[in-house]
Amino acid sequence: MTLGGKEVEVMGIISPDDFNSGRCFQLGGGSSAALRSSQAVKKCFSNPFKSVCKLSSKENRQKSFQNCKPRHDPYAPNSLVMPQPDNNHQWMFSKNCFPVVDVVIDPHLVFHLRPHQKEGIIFLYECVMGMRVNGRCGAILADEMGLGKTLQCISLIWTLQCQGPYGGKPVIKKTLIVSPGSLVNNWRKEFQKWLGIERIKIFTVDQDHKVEEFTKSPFYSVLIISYEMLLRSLDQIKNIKFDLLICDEGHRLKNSTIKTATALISLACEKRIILTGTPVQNDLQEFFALIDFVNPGILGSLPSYRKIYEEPIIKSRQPSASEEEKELGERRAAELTCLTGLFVLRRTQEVINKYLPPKIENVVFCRPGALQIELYRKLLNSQAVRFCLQGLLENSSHLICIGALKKLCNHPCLLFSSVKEKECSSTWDENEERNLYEGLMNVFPADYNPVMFTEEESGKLQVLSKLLAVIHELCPDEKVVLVSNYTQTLNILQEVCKRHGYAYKRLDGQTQISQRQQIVDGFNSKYSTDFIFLLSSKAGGVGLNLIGGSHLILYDIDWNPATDIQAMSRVWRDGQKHPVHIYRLLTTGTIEEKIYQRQISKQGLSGAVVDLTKTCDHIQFSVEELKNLFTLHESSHCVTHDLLDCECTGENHTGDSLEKFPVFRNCQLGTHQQKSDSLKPVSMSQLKQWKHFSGDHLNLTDPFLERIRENVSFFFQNITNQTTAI
Ligand SMILES: Nc1ncnc2c1ncn2[C@@H]1O[C@H](COP(=O)(O)OP(=O)(O)OP(=O)(O)O)[C@@H](O)[C@H]1O
Ligand SMILES: [Mg+2]
Repeated sequence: MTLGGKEVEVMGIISPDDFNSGRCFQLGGGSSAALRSSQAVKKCFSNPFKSVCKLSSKENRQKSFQNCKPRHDPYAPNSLVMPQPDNNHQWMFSKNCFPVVDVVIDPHLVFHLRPHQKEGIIFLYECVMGMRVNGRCGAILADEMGLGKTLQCISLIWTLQCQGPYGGKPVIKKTLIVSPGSLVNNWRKEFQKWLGIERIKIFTVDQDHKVEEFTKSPFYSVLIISYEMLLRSLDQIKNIKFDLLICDEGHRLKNSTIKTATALISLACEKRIILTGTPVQNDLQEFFALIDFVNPGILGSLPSYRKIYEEPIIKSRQPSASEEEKELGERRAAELTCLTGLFVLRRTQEVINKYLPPKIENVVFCRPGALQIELYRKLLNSQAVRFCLQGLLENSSHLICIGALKKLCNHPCLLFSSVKEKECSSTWDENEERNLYEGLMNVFPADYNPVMFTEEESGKLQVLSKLLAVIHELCPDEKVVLVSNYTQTLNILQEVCKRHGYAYKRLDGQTQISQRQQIVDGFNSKYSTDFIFLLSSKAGGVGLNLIGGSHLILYDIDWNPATDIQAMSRVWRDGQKHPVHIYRLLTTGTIEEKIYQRQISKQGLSGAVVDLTKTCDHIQFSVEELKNLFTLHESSHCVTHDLLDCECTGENHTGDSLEKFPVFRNCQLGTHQQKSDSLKPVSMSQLKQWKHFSGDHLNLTDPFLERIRENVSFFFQNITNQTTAI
């Protein structure tokens, strides 16, 4: 027959099952298992005698085979032996018909490995060896933050560099690791931590150490470079033959059109690993980009992927979907999961919890100071806010109002400085900020000087100051990580440190990348005299290890829960010796509570793709929502608690026994293959199960909370891993 001008011949009938699952569209037209064998057929015919004949005599062969012994004893107790390749694999990859030799992980490493890390290494080994999907050597390790993805990769590199299944010959010579700039030195440190400096020579690229040096020297086998440097040195990098490519925090490759992604795609290396702590299945388009990066072409072209998987899956999730559409979408999602599940691995933090000390998480609602309340009222009565609520202002003007309220919550002096700055600027007259700030100066005392700010002027700062004092007093050898997302706020916090004589380190967006690791090491060192680490989590918290600190204070709240979760994961991770205390400070009744509510509500959760790239600008607000945002609740102890519908009065509430509601997670690939993800912010229903205390509650057993209670209207508290005892 003729279809669209093309002559078509029917070759056979596709079974409904094959169509529904989408299998018939895959390479080779078969199931994932068939994909393996269809790939195998791709190998060109070669003379089976050729390789054998190369070995001129029987003697030679025997001699060369005699050396084919495993590097470490596979029968030793606790040895970790990699799976042997099957016949199909041997037929494809065993050059010269070398005998199969056990690949055994260095016992020195195995001694330290956690069970999930052993599994992870086997998984990575099978992937890059092409044993999971024949002819494909890519993998995505998407373990949650802090599970030791670095160590798993280091173990893999060290193993493949010294060993291989065929005659024991090493599989790789050179490895390229690309990571965010702030983590380049962390990689070096981790190599040294686990392998010492003798076993493996690694080269990190920075201002003083250029790629040429690596190219010229035969010693180095691992090159570690930042994404930015990679772009600058791409030409040299392309000339080096790398056998293994690892992209740390590889979530940034989710858009294949960005420069970094195109640069990396252009590298010839076949064995590719993406490391990311972020769930990868939440957005089907991004998922495609990541999958296609590690295993190019495995899902076909983007247009066909969209037709076969994305469209039916998304359609099936819509409320208007018919039964037929639902079924088709589910079948396609299942097939996609099955296919990609072969080389995507994600474990949640639960696997490591038992090795971690207890975590005591507190949400602390701080009473605003008198000046704060007065200024807050004034801002809410401003023309700018009123216009916003009438929908009269331009799109982004509500962001200016929100920004001003957030500053005020942190400290009135920040608002004072902003107003002063604007007043002096030439655009003040036309500026819509004028509508917001008008008359505000009259509320400040006449001689107000922002440099001489006091702690009493801000509810949170007062609580912070007391909290630091009590930690210093009760746990003199413990340290605090203090997080804000604003440089100006960090300046204030830094000033507080100075006033109280607390030694501190600071890392923010302006910190030189080359200095970051040094600062982190200095803080983590047991000899360090620092008490506080001032961190701008947005500017560079990703991937950092700050286990020197066991108290973490989140001074302000971000719209994106991922920012806060990232920060929290810096201290509660492997290697932490002390119980971890986390304090999230919120100003009672203000916009900070609203932002927190958004984080924990359904609405917030559905957008809670744990992705740091999502910013406040992406959020659309209805006029109703803005009304709620721009309301100050002066009489409530805790608006969030009021919303929970909880009967307790904050006296002795030790957690609700209500059964847990299933928490909705925005995973486009469906819920059937997702375990609970601990990187999600807590939900309303979970918060209900936390302990609730009002500030007036008399019997606070927590000595830290006891000390700050005077300035606090309400607490939520949750303890994880209590069994490991404080
Ligand atoms: N088996 C282990 N025993 C002790 N410490 C470990 C072990 N595995 C990892 N660690 C330590 O745990 C910390 C976290 O590891 P790592 O930085 O690799 O986490 P990650 O999975 O990359 O997390 P993120 O997503 O935050 O980057 C590091 O300090 C590392 O040295
Ligand atoms: Mg990492």
